[in-house]
Amino acid sequence: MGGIMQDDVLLRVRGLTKCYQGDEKRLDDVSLDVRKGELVSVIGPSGAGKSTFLHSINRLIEPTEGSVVFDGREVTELSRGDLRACRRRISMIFQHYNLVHRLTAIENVLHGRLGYKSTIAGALGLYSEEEKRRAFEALEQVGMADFAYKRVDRLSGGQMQRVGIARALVQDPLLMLCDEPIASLDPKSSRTVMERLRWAADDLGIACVVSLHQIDFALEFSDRIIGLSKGRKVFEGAPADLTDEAAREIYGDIEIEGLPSEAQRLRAATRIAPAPVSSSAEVA
Ligand SMILES: Nc1ncnc2c1ncn2[C@@H]1O[C@H](COP(=O)(O)OP(=O)(O)OP(=O)(O)O)[C@@H](O)[C@H]1O
Repeated sequence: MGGIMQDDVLLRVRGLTKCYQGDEKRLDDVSLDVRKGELVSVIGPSGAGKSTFLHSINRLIEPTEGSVVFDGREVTELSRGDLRACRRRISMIFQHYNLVHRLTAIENVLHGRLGYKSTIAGALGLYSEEEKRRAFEALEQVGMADFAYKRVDRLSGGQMQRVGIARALVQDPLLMLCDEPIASLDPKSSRTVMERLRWAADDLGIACVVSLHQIDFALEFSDRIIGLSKGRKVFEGAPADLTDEAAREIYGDIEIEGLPSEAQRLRAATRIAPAPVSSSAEVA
């Protein structure tokens, strides 16, 4: 892969547009720059195009038009092989975790290394000692080391999502695309997950693009927020810039939880770094 682009922009999206089977534009001319270590939230009502946007960045959905330059390379023009190599450095976190339920936490985390292995080594589950050490370290980093050998179907949603983050981390990503990572979680688990993403951005320098329904978490944890409405970007700014008027432009008349109050805006503007999590048997 090429080096980091000038001015530290890791991801440069221009005019990204998606029409599903000739239908109307569900993503319409969206542009965004993301720097190393930045956490950018994507907010908007249901159907606004948040998932379409995230998935178009690494071509899980093929965009109809537009440009995505990641780490100096035009993603939309990559061949299959080059796209596979590129996706190693872009990990994904999903709302429903996408873990293999009958496997342990550590086995799921090791799956994050599959993009680096031959198909046969991956199929046989052949991982080096270094990969196993790294997987364990990643579980420690999300406070889940005590659960390394537990089947993930015995874990709570918050714990599963932390395993999902550990799996994303062992990919050694430059960018993490997080599609509604806390939509299925209670507020306490949501906070733990958002704190880990914030930590990954701050301490590991990983850029994170996170779609969220919970505007209060977006305000608290983001460096920048973009608001989508009917596929178009109608807001981009710091959390402190998300006025009631801007929120109305994004959400229309929809009643949403956690609309920014003056106090929240202030809190977002003076964000305090999260404390490290412990690996204790917390149920979050
Ligand atoms: N495979 C598809 N074929 C046709 N239309 C689709 C497809 N996937 C999504 N859409 C449409 O594109 C629009 C944007 O959907 P998308 O899932 O990106 O929105 P979203 O903001 O992520 O919504 P939510 O918050 O509910 O997940 C919606 O109108 C949706 O119905």
